[in-house]
Amino acid sequence: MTPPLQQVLDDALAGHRLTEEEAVSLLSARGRDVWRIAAAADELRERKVGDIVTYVRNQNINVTNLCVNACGFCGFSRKPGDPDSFCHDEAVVREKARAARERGVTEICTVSGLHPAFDVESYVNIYSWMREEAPGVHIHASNPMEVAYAARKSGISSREVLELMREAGLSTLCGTAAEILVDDVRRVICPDKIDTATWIRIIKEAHEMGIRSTATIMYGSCESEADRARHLEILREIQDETGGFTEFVPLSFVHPNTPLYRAGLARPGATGREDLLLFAVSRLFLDNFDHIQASWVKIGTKMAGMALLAGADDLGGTLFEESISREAGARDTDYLDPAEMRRIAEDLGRTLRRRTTTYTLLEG
Ligand SMILES: C[S@@+](CC[C@H](N)C(=O)[O-])C[C@H]1O[C@@H](n2cnc3c(N)ncnc32)[C@H](O)[C@@H]1O
Ligand SMILES: Nc1c(NC[C@H](O)[C@H](O)[C@H](O)CO)[nH]c(=O)[nH]c1=O
Ligand SMILES: N[C@@H](Cc1ccc(O)cc1)C(=O)O
Ligand code: SF4
Repeated sequence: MTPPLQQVLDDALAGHRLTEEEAVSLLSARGRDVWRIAAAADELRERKVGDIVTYVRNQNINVTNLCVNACGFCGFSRKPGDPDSFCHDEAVVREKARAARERGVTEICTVSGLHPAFDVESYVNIYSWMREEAPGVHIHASNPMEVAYAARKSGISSREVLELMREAGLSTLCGTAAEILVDDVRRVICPDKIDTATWIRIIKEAHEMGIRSTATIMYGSCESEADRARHLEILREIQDETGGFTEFVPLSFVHPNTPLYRAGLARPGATGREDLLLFAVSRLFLDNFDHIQASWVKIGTKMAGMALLAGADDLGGTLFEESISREAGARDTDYLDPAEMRRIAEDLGRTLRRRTTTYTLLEG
């Protein structure tokens, strides 16, 4: 039996860990309780990170949309022969990395489809080209799915893949491909993807090698509140063990152009209530994470501002180029001007500061 709401919130604010059962209860809240939960999360955010809202000046580069998988929530991937399939060659990757450096980014974020011809050498080449053209720019790339794919294609271990990627220039790993870390849900939304245990194994391997990562959840398709709570529990346990997560990045399901939604197997994305509660309960539950990102690409700038009032403290990156959310049906996904980010932060009474990928604050 879950204690009354105010008791749960008071306990969380007093430093007691929320149980998974309590997280389910909070994620299911309706009416004014939603604001009570958001207010408690906002108070905890203020205690933990103060009134600074951060962002990173980064360049997103999707090298290819060709993919051997067919995740139901993905509008981005293409198959060989599709008229709009692409795979940038060395010259284009180098040119994009040069442009990123000239823009003064501190990070290049690169994730792509699982190209049929890619092996570990492909990823090594991509990161080497980027490092050569943008020396000193942090490369935030790949994820457990891509690492597992490269390992299988090259017949080596995931640990060896991570080592080769790091030698080539990878600095931190994306915590994507987590989706929902419940295999019954994965069998519906991403049946070709690595299972929960494999995602956990590879993210821990990275952390144990000193390669930090983000953590994500892709919510709002067909999972339950209990699945969301289970996902948060898994991330909290990994963080207890490794301390390797730099931030938590909730990714709200962008539904319009996705196979799952078109087949009637997914809801039309999370509601605003669900978005707000996901951020707030994440802040209350993930007591060993400092940063929670409101990804403007997924939820839009207005909802991102509201998420900053419900536990979030970061607005993600400038990106300059984005395809994954756009192909799924989101609009205006390429770039968010820091001036607009500043307007959002100051409208809330907060201060905008630029950060590095690993959350060192920067001047200017
Ligand atoms: C597009 S994939 C690229 C990397 C790699 N192919 C993979 O799937 O792990 C990166 C992440 O984008 C997110 N994503 C893809 N489609 C999305 C959608 N329609 N809505 C929200 N997030 C999405 C998923 O969390 C996925 O792990
Ligand atoms: N590349 C995309 C991201 N990246 C997440 C952040 O922008 C940043 O890379 C991370 O916080 C590390 O500093 N987020 C999206 O929603 N969409 C992208 O394409
Ligand atoms: N590439 C992911 C977003 C992302 C990238 C890197 C991260 O560390 C976290 C999230 C998407 O488009 O949805
Ligand atoms: S989410 Fe990633 S693995 Fe899945 S289909 Fe899209 S690009 Fe491929």
